[in-house]
Amino acid sequence: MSIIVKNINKSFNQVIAVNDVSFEVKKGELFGLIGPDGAGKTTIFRILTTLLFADMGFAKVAGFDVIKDYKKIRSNVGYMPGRFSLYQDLTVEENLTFFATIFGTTIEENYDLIKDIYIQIEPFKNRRAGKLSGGMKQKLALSCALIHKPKVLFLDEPTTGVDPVSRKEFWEMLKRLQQKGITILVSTPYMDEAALCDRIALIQNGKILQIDDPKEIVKHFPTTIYDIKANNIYKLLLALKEYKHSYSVYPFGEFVHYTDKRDAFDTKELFQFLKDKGLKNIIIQPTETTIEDTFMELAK
Ligand SMILES: Nc1ncnc2c1ncn2[C@@H]1O[C@H](COP(=O)(O)OP(=O)(O)OP(=O)(O)O)[C@@H](O)[C@H]1O
Repeated sequence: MSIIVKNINKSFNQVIAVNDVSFEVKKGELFGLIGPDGAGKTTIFRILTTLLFADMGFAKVAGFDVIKDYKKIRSNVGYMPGRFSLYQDLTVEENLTFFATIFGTTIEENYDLIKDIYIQIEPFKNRRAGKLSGGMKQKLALSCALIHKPKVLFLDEPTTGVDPVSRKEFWEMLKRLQQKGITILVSTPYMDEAALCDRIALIQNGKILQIDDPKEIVKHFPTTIYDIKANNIYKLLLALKEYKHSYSVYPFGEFVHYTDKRDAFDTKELFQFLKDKGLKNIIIQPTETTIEDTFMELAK
């Protein structure tokens, strides 16, 4: 195992940030911590990268104990915090040289590992980091986190505030790093990114709700979800919540996602109910379960 987390707890005054969290990440695995803001993701990262002590529990990274062997962990892991750790007044090249130097290495020595990523920002190597776009900052921060060839890479919300094209490229880069044997723990609030991980832990209010392969997580959803649409989405939401058989109702893109309390559910009856409420252009159709649906169900 590359990462072992056992019954970790951490509170800040009255706030329980991490509540009895346990999980394991295999060597070379791409593991995602998926949850909304404030779920406790950053606190877990800070404990695993030895920047914060847990109140209780035990954790090991790359075979080292986060308390006893903290120095070894620091040289064996790469950490890309949510707010990029770049020096805004240093250029792209100076930032990378700085990170290489503090780890006692050089850009040349480990260039192979970062080449794919760094090549895209190399044309701007004399530009100050503060003047880079979000996507470029992200690539530089990742290069800096990789420059000492870490065994385990921690990426805290690496795609927040990054455009969709850069987000896609970023995940492709992670897959390539994984093929090089690096274990990756990544957090994201974007449910669509969860599907790109080997396994995920859904987390809310400091507690893990479920851990599994993303495909398995959606398979366990207990019932069929319906996409519902009508001419007035607000009225539709109110009407569905009022419907006596409704189990869950929440907006989902251009649709409302609806599940019914009954096993056998007659859509015609619901259609009539919505029509009687004055709604028009009503569409009711079964849809595929997403990780977001599963999260909503588990978080209920
Ligand atoms: N140093 C701190 N002092 C007080 N409370 C804190 C501290 N760090 C985190 N918290 C609280 O702990 C909870 C978990 O925060 P954490 O940053 O770990 O969540 P997160 O899932 O990373 O979300 P975000 O993306 O918003 O950072 C939140 O309620 C947060 O306000």
